[in-house]
Amino acid sequence: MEYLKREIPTCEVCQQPANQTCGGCKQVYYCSKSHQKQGWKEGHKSKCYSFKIQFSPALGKHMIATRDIKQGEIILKEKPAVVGPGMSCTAHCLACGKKLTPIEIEEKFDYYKCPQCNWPMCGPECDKSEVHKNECRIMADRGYKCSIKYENADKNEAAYCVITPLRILLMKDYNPKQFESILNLESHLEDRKQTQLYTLLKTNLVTFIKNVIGLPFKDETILQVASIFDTNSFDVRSPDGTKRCRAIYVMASMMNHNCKPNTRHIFLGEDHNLVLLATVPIAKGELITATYTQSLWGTLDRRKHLKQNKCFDCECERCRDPTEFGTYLGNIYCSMCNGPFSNNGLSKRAMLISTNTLEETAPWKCEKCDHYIQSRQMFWGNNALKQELNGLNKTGPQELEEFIEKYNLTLHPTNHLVIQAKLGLAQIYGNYKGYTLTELPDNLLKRKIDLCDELLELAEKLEPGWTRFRATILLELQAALSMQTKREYEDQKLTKEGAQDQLMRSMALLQEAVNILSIEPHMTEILEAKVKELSSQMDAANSI
Ligand SMILES: C[S@@+](CC[C@H](N)C(=O)[O-])C[C@H]1O[C@@H](n2cnc3c(N)ncnc32)[C@H](O)[C@@H]1O
Repeated sequence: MEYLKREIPTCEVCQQPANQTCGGCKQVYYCSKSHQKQGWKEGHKSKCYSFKIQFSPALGKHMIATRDIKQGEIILKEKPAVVGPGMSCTAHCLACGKKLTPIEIEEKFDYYKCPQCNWPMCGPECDKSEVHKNECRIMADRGYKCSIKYENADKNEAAYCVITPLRILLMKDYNPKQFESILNLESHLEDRKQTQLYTLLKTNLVTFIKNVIGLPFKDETILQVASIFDTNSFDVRSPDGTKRCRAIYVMASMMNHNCKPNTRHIFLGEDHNLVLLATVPIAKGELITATYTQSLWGTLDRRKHLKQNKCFDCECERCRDPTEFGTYLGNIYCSMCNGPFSNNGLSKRAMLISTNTLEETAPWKCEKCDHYIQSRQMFWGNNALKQELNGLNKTGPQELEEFIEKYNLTLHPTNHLVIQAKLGLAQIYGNYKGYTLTELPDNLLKRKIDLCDELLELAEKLEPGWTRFRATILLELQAALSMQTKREYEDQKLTKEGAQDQLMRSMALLQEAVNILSIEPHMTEILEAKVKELSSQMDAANSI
């Protein structure tokens, strides 16, 4: 009888019946501990993942957890398949990704150039590096020399668009397996072909590869490689911000997007190895997701960015909720209910919300009254205020505080533009010249603490768990709270026990930041110094 035919698991090593699963992936069975050890050595090590790749027509390929994954657990470590500059960037070294500093020559500025191909580089060590070797030789052999005329150090140069696609195409000969695995990734070439950028690429990139360098690839393959790079590459930055490049990680690129993701990733070492971590507990069967956009952007901006850059319409839970989990991040106050002439001071202020968040052109309507506006008005208003915010002087807090005050009848306290301003303020107070923690008056110290609390509360709703954002704000909050405790105790506003309690809270925040950031080697020293400083403050409070 069919239903009695249950499959009996068999050992990966000896194919005998087995009842022990691999503790890592829970996907394969072993009959004994010794066979588990043998199987690990014989190759399971490289296949033991806590996820599998599935396909669905709506999501394409995507990652699914094959067992419960703990918060903070490492899900994947992966080497990049290809690293290179983005399709357009300022002068960056082709080998290490460092942003180059111009050298002045007779009142003009220029960069050190590779003697063979004339691309700007850091110096002789980089122009001889392994990553630059193949492309350099082929360009030099064909007599090609880079001829970018640099006018200013911050101008993005479209000429860089040829480098990473060339690196991928050259792999066909020296690493065909890797080439194939990249070519199997999603490209969205048909969608991209319609865009202005790809019309330009057809002229620049295809001509460069076929006519200038003389590589025998079809137009379609060249554009497909560029399109795969656009769809799948990660933005890689060094911790100190001096190096920047883009890289494809074949396995990590299977991760789909969600506007409330459950992972974060970091890049370690000079080789830019990716480490993927769970920010929240992930249950078996759940999608493992990353964000391809900015969590602190409203739905209009996020969906537009995803459509333009990744060619899909996001329909996640957050995008479908016109209040974005009750945060109203992308919303504004209704001008009728809350305008200067309204009589609405006492009740909760009404918001304009989209009548259909998945339809870009849907009108926006007040939650309470009949007032509505067209979506293009929302776009225009949003963009105008965004530009105003971008143009503010951020070396001090004044213009950011004024922006929040000026628009308080339109932009509510958790509107995304107000949140951007608040994030800037939380960093200025306590860190910038004239506003360091010791210099801050009590009212501004309190302002910093309130801002950090607000940002943490918002982050917990939009991108919960152990994110870098959370860790950064926790460190800011902890430093401000410690300073506040010190002052209040010295001014005898706090008892010894009160001070000890507050310092304990500070230590708990610091401990959480340490848990989140302990994977990042460059943070070790900073965190150790902070723990030491707070511990001695606690010792001092205990010994009084
Ligand atoms: C880096 S790839 C991810 C793997 C991809 N799903 C595949 O099949 O190869 C990015 C592409 O995946 C698809 N994708 C990612 N997240 C999605 C989502 N939330 N909804 C629909 N499609 C998504 C989009 O086509 C996007 O351009």
